Amino acid sequence: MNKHAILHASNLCKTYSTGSEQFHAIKNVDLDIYEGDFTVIMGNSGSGKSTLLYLLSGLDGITTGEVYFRSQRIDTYSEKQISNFRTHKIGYIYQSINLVPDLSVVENISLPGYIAGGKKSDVRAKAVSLMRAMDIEGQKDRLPAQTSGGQQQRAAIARALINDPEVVFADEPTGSLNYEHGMAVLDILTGINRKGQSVVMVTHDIKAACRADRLVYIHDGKVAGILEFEKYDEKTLPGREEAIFAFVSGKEQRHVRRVEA
Ligand SMILES: Nc1ncnc2c1ncn2[C@@H]1O[C@H](COP(=O)(O)OP(=O)(O)OP(=O)(O)O)[C@@H](O)[C@H]1O
Repeated sequence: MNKHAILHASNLCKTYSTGSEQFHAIKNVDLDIYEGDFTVIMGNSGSGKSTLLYLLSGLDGITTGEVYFRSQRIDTYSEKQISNFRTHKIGYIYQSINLVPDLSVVENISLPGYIAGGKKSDVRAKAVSLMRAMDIEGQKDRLPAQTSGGQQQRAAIARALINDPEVVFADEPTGSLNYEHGMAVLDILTGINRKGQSVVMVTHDIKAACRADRLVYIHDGKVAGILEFEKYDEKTLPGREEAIFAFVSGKEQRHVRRVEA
C-alpha cells in the first residue's frame, strides 16, 4: 500500500533561548507522518518529543526548516492561518490535560467547536455524543475538578475530537492514568484511527506504544530510528512488546525496520 505523508518535516530545528543560553531541542529532523497511521513517538525524558509534537502541530514556531501539511507549507502561515489550521485540521491532547477549571466538562469539550463557528446546539449535541462514546456523559455538568483523572483525560480527548480533526496529537495521554483507564484511552485512540483519523502519540509506555503502525525513536533532538508494524492486533501483543523493548533499549540497531506480525 502506498502511504501519503499528511505531515512532512524537513531539516527541522528548534532552539530555545533562555537569557544568553541557547538549547537545541530539535536538530535537523526529517520526518514523514503518514495519513491514516497511528504514529508513536518514544525517547528518553528531555529528548525533544513534546517539542516535536508542538512543531508538527503548529502549536509552536520552528527555528529553521520546513513543516508541510498535505504539501502546504504551514511554518510560514500568518497567525490567522495557523490558528485556523489548529482549529480545523488538528486536535491536541495535552500532557497536562488543560481543561478550563471554571467551565463545565461539556462546555470544555464544546469550546473548540464554538471557536470554529459551529452552531451552539449542534456543537453541544456533538459534545454530548462524544461524552457518551467515552462513558463520561454523567459528568456533563460538573467542573473538571469534580471528576476523576481518567474522566478528565477522556474529556480532553473528546475536546480534541470535536471538530473532526484530520490529525490527533496526544502527548502522553495515558501517563497519569491507572491500567484500566489507560487501556480505555488507547482503545478510543485506536478506534478513531481505524475510522481514518491519523494519530501521533508520545508515550513512555511500551504497552501503549504497541498500538503503533510506526514508531519513531527520538534521541537528543534527532530521529534515531523508526520501527514499522502491521495494524495493531491484540494477538501480536507479546511479539510487539518484545520488539519495541529491544528497539528502545538499544539491543537492535535503530534504523528503519519492519516487524512482521
Ligand atoms: N520553553 C523552553 N525553554 C527552554 N528549554 C526548553 C523549553 N521547553 C523544553 N525545553 C528543553 O528542551 C528539551 C526537550 O524538551 P521536551 O519537553 O520536548 O522533552 P520530552 O522528550 O517531551 O521530555 P519528557 O519525556 O520529560 O516530557 C528539554 O531539555 C527541555 O528542558
